[in-house]
Amino acid sequence: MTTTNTEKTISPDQQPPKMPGALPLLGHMLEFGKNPFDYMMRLRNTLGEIGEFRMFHQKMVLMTGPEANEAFFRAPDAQLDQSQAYKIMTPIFGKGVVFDAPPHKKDQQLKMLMPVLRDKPMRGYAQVIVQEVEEMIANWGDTGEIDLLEFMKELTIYTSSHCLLGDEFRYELNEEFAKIYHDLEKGVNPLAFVFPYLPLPVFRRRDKARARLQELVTGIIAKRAQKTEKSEDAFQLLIDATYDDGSSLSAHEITGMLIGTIFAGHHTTAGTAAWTLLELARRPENMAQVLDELDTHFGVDGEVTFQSLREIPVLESVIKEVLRLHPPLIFLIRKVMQDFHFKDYTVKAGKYVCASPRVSHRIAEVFPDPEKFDPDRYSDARQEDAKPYSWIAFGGGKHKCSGNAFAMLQLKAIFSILLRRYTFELINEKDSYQDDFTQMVVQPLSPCRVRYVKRKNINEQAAESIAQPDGQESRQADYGFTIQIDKELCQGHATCMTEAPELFQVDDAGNLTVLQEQPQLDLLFKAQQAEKYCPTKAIKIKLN
Ligand code: HEM
Repeated sequence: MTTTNTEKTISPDQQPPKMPGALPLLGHMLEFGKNPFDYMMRLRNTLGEIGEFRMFHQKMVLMTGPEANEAFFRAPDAQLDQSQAYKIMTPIFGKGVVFDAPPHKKDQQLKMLMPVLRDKPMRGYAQVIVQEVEEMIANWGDTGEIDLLEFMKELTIYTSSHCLLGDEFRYELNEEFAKIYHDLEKGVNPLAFVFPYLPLPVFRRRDKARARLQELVTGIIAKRAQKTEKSEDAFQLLIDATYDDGSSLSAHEITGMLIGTIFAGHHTTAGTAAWTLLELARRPENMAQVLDELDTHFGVDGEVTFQSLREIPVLESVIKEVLRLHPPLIFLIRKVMQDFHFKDYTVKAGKYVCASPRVSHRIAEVFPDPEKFDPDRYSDARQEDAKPYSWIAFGGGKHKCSGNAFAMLQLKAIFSILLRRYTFELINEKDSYQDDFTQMVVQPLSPCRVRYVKRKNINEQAAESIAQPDGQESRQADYGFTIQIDKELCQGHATCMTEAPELFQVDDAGNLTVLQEQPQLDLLFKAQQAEKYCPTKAIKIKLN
């Protein structure tokens, strides 16, 4: 059971155990900086659910596991202060905005964002996202290659800005805007915890980018002021919003909050989208299940709506499992303002405490076989995430991600379109399956290139490959499995395929055609049916 300040008076002033190996001045900075996840995992394995390390002079206490997470997330702001720890965002969001604002102002500013990230406005977002995805892939053709992360970054900046900021902001976006965002993201660096304004090129580019973005945003605010017709988007909601005392947000605050919202949702969602496709591309079985669900649910041209996106549990579980293994925020930080107690330990005021979604998600007692990608964990029968504060990719408590529903909507809408149009194959699997820990928001290491092929073409290829029994050599389908037809055994398709007449048609010459060209009959399923119904067992399907 969790022991919190309020439940028990702690008598011994026992400090959390410390990690060995701190260097003079640097502390554990070098090890941590090299790979923060490896380091935190090592700390958990060495010291357990609470342990201390040092970044330069700063003492940090890492807390992991459901009980420690609960204590972390439920502590009041006056004791564990989020703002203090996120001061590194001040150069990006602006002075006096969100994490730099006094607590009562910060709470009100965050509250002003809530109406646009929930409920009613969400219903319109699904269409906007679908439209953006369709536009992004309009010129893809039958086949090609993309860098997955770059693609997702571009797509999600369009989807989130279009949904949250409205049409005119979306259509004024250009390459300059993308570059500004890139420089802001690069400016979020662990070094900024200690020296936020060090004259490094990366921080100089960050500050320049922020100033330029404010110019652009302020220009749009001014244009809107001259229009008689009012927009109905987050931008307008912020223009119209008032504090409890009736005063309005300043242009500087609006700019900062818009940056903050887009920023909070952009890189986190892009990384998750890229990881989702990377994981699915490596796992034909999971991909087949997702395709089956999407094809069944949406059909060929089924409309992707807010409601229909709520009814695809297989894809939802896949995204949840991606977020378990690859949470973009691998650690969350609070500054201890008043001594904080957890079980038998006291963390002294002045230190920082961290929770780590990534480490907590890999505790075998909570998620058995934790490295295994297994979306079935969330099934009704298993419910491995049922224990409170075990699955914390979106954080928890008062500061739980306010954009979580919007993020899930975006991800589901994106894949409801992409996966029904194209299949994806990793070009260099080994290189494309790594996290980039050099950024505070962890994403797949770029480049992570994939080859895409229009699904209809894949189906035609399957028909061809199965129709030619002299293809004794194995045929590599672009889908993560191999079809082998043994010429010695094969007695002609006309015999074996009659068992599945609704799926295959054989002409007089023995050539086979796959029926039902609609995408819901996916390649793997067809191939497995062929294997199943071949009486001579000439067809073999091997998952790669
Ligand atoms: C997969 C995508 C996302 C992930 C994994 C994610 C994760 C998180 C986490 C872990 C926190 C808590 C931080 C803490 O406790 O210190 C958080 C907070 C927040 N997120 Fe997200 N987020 C995502 C997408 C979004 C989106 C799309 C938006 C908005 C458009 C958004 C807006 C926010 C805001 C405003 C907060 C601050 C909440 C508060 O302090 O009251 N996030 N997010």
